[in-house]
Amino acid sequence: MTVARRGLTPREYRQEIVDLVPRLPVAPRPLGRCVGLVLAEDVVSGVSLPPFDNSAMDGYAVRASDVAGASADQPVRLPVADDIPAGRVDVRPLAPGTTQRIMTGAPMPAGADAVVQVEHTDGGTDVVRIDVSVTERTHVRFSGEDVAVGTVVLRAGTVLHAPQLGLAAAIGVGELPVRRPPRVLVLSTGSELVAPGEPLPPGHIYESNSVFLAAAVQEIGGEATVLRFVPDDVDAFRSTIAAHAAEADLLITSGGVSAGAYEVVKDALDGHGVEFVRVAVQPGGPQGRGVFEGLPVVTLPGNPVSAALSFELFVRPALLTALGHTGVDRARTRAKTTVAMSSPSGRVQYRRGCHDAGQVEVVPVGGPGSHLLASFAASNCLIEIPAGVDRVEVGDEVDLVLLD
Ligand SMILES: Nc1nc2c(c(=O)[nH]1)N[C@H]1C(S)=C(S)[C@@H](COP(=O)(O)OP(=O)(O)OC[C@H]3O[C@@H](n4cnc5c(N)ncnc54)[C@H](O)[C@@H]3O)O[C@H]1N2
Ligand code: MOO
Repeated sequence: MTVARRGLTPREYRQEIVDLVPRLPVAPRPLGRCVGLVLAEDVVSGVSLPPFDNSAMDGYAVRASDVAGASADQPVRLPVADDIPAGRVDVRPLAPGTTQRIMTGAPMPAGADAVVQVEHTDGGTDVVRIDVSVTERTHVRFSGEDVAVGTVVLRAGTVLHAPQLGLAAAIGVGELPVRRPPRVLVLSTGSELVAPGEPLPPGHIYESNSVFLAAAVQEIGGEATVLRFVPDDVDAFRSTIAAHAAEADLLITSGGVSAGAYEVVKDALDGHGVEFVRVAVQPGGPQGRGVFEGLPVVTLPGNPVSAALSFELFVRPALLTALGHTGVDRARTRAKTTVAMSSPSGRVQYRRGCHDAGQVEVVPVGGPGSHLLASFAASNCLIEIPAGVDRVEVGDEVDLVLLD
């Protein structure tokens, strides 16, 4: 059995997990499947936006000088020489003293320098009465005023959300180079576990870690495959992993890593590429990580809040880094606690809390116990009590990690 090393700090352990998960390969991906992913290369526009001068309004293309001085009392009448719907390509030049009816997005005729909105006319189709004067450029959208051809429109490292994907489509790009989503296997262990929705025999509990972990993986852009959880049986555990290892980038297990007699994860992986350690954090002390038969593995403790916090502190930054994100840290702030709290000396403790933006106080939710899942679900921040602090009093300022 591997001898446990000295307790790692959470920061040291986080770096180990970041180093464990390889950067994902870059490949072109259809826009619709890029949501939330990170652009791997700069995107240069091959077109101008707008691609040609066009009308911003339904109305009449004019020379501004032809409608100078027009008003409701002294309208100007112009012959309507043509109709220009959007998409028309054979637009004729605008002869002086005439107008052409034009639709929003339709190309401006050569010689026209402004558009009169249809609301300021009688809508005529042979001759139109124009009730306003306009200055040059009124209601015209000029080629290249949004994007000039040849410019970088999206920088490598940009997280692709709806606006960036819409822009890519607007410049005619159908695929973007991104690091593909990590494929993460999630495996819970424990003979006491029962799937939600099934009857609950005495002495059993509903399995929740895999649901949490898969959702957390998906929330940051990963693809999670939940393996049917296995009882405390080393052979069943190993064969379950072996059957899926080739199709994954990372395996996350929960449970079976502490000091009990039936620690299936530890028994199966210890000495086979995975090392088990204590991290000076609470919850989340017993941890393991390594590479088992070519597959990076992170073994989280089974208590639901321990597993959740371990994901938050260690796995989330690693997966985000693998995806190419640079800002992987949660926003932090400080606030005064409304409740006194004690903390084990020598360990960073994370309590759960509620904090509203702009408020000076944080309200701790529930106690420190790593089984208090409802308190975790009711919180929106973690209260970080440093390793050297064993008590904070009401009104003391504490560090917060903001979870949303
Ligand atoms: N003698 C010691 N006992 C324990 C120690 C220790 O250092 N010495 N550490 C404690 C700490 S801290 C933690 S955290 C847990 C970690 O234990 P395991 O990773 O071995 O997890 P299990 O024993 O399998 O389960 C712990 C707890 O969580 C429940 N659980 C497990 N998996 C799930 C799941 N998928 N869904 C919902 N609930 C789950 C399980 O029923 C247990 O109640 O060890 C302490 N003990
Ligand atoms: O580390 Mo355990 O996670 O304190 O409950």
